[in-house]
Amino acid sequence: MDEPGTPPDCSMATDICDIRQQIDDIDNTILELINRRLNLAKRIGELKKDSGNQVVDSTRESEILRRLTALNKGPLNPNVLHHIFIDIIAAARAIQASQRVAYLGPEATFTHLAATSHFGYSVTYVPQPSIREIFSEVEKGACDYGVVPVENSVEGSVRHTLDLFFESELCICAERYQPVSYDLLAQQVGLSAIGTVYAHSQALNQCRAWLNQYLPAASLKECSSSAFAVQQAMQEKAAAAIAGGGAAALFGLEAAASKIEDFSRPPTRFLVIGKERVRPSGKDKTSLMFALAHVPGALAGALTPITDEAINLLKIESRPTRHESWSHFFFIDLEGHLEEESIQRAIGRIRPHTLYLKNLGSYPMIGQGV
Ligand SMILES: O=C(O)C(=O)C[C@]1(C(=O)O)C=C[C@@H](O)C=C1
Repeated sequence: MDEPGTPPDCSMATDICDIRQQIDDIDNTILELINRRLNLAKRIGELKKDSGNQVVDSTRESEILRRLTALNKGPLNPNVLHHIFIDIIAAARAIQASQRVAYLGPEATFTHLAATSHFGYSVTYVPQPSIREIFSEVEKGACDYGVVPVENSVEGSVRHTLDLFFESELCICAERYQPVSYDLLAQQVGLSAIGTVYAHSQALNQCRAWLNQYLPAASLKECSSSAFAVQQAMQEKAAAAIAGGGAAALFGLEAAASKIEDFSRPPTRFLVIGKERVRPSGKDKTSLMFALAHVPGALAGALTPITDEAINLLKIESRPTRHESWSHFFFIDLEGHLEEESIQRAIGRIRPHTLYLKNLGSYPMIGQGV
């Protein structure tokens, strides 16, 4: 690495040398600006501490990301923009206070990737063996936030998440859509050097055609988890591991190939759960759960106020309850924030049609791409 102030190696064409000098100047400015930004965030952190406010402000974060995404004219890819700024914001949060995030482990799961793409790399991640334990870690204050799968998870057990909201006082603070795609991780990028591929059976099954085509001679080793597969690839030079797209950065490995799955699948939705309610961001979602009596028209009655208030019903899902006298829970997502009057009026009118109703939280609505 060049010493600070050392000009770049100028043994090559003067054009390249010239451009590298400009890149160095820009990098110096970026570094200075990041540190200026961090010092400002530090001051906000002190003010928040004095006033007893929480460090993470998801609403402010989504405002920043939305504003920059709209401002970006390229060639910076919107996903890359998101990652860069999530990491800058994460560094700011880390300066303000240390944060602990529980997620469904082990490492290298899609939940882990969803957690890192939401919180960046400057928090302490605490893997948990079950979704119930994620809820309890956050409830007892051992972790500040939890990240749980809620829809289409490739790692199963998603149904538990919705059931656990019934027992828990935690709320939804944010949502995150994580692409379900696989990368081949290795210590170096050349495919020709790879003799063994370690992977969880699910990952192996989803990448068979690619492996047959590009690594027909490699020996395929099934592992109990992607985390174990990654560990093997970290230890063996001629080995690779299959893990969720973007995992390379977590383990200091290279992505020797990306998007190696045979069929693309819709992104999986994850929720960030915590204790504090989130203020409006201007484009929000509100999630409710309720149980209905077994009488004709109960569901229609509960949904009519939503239509009357011209609220966009984004999703409705039902699950059998374990409560004897109730048959189903309904989970609905509405466009809008609980602080909006139309949402409050609708909830006020839905409640009398239900046996039980709980507001799971309002949080910034995000696109499925980033
Ligand atoms: O604006 C704030 O409240 C900050 O603390 C700064 C900042 C940021 O880096 O932009 C950091 C953490 C919060 O979650 C939101 C934003």
